[in-house]
Amino acid sequence: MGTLTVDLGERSYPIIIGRGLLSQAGSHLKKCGIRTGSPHLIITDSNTAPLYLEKLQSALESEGFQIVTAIVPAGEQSKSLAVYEEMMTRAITGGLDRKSAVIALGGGVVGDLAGFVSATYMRGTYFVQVPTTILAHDSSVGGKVAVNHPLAKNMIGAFHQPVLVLYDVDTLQTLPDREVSAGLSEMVKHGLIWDESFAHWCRDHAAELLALQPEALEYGLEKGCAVKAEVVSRDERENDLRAILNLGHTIGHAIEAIAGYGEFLHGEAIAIGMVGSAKLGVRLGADPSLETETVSMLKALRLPTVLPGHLSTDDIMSAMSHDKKFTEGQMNFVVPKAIGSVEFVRGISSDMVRDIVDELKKGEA
Ligand SMILES: NC(=O)c1ccc[n+]([C@@H]2O[C@H](COP(=O)([O-])OP(=O)(O)OC[C@H]3O[C@@H](n4cnc5c(N)ncnc54)[C@H](O)[C@@H]3O)[C@@H](O)[C@H]2O)c1
Ligand SMILES: O=C(O)C(=O)C[C@@H](O)[C@H](O)[C@H](O)COP(=O)(O)O
Ligand SMILES: [Zn+2]
Repeated sequence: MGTLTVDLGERSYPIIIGRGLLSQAGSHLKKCGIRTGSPHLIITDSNTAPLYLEKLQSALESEGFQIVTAIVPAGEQSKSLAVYEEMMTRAITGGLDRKSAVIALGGGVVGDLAGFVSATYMRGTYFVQVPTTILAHDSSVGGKVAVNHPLAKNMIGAFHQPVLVLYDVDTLQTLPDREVSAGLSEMVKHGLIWDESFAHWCRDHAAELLALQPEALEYGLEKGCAVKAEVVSRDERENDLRAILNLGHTIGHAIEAIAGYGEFLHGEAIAIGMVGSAKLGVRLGADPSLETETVSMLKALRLPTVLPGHLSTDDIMSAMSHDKKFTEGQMNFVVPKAIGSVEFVRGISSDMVRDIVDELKKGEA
């Protein structure tokens, strides 16, 4: 078991990573200041609930916590204002008060949705992340919470940090193969932006990671969480440095939105987006091996690297215009310089971006 800290002064919090943690949840919540006098709401989804809800709920109830629950349909479509409103209704009917916690049990969808409920219910409650996907090593840390708008990803949201991330890696053993790969996309992203040797480690240990081998998984998740915690600790609200966590997301979010949320998993869309970023890096002067290496890493993790031809370049360009990093009429991108190192580049020409989107449909250069 390992514990990392997101260092944010009085709002600092632990990321506890290990095996068998669901059954110890009660004592961990108590250590983070959550009390038994108010009801707490677990939000989870229709795939995660049958697997882990009873275990978490009974662990908490056995420590004296009063728990109410809500189960949303699994999938990206639940990150919507309609489901958010249902969760608000559940919080009200469940009697949550200002000392209550909203507890997210699941992947990034549940985490982002529950976090936004927690940020806004009575103007803010305690928030606890209990991630159960590989991808959620990224989403459970850092306090970006949101729901989608049909036109653009994560458009309605807030920064609201959890008081605890309790990551029971035993839960990952039930993930379907496609979700495993999608989660590894954000893991290798943490290497690509920050740590060349970690990016190579992800590629070299792809077989163990894909097979959910516990030691490899725990090592990769700790490394990924450590990068995320470090970046968030230095720049909580994305004034500058934090933007690097968005590598591949400008194109990736556009793909998710235009394809209809859920057709591409987030990690899959981001993988294609990271190939686009590598192409951009090469055009701006990086060694061409940057692109081939990026593609080989993603392929090793069984991720897509080519944009399906039926997605229109015009639609992608138009969806990209809503990217949160685009300001004052400029297209700004996180651009890799080499494996493990990126920079934020302002004012990239839309002709170059359009060219790259077209090239992404053809595969490797
Ligand atoms: N807030 C952030 O910083 C941040 C970072 C990265 C991604 N995200 C968001 O996270 C979302 C993607 O998260 P995700 O990939 O975890 O998707 P997800 O939450 O939809 O989970 C993936 C699938 O796995 C199922 N599942 C969850 N845990 C399981 C388990 N242990 N066993 C079997 N099945 C399980 C879910 O029901 C779902 O069908 C996107 O909306 C993305 O925008 C947010
Ligand atoms: O935490 C961050 O900052 C990230 O950019 C992490 C991303 O992996 C994540 O998908 C995030 O939700 C994207 O945020 P957005 O601000 O681009 O909506
Ligand atoms: Zn992401």
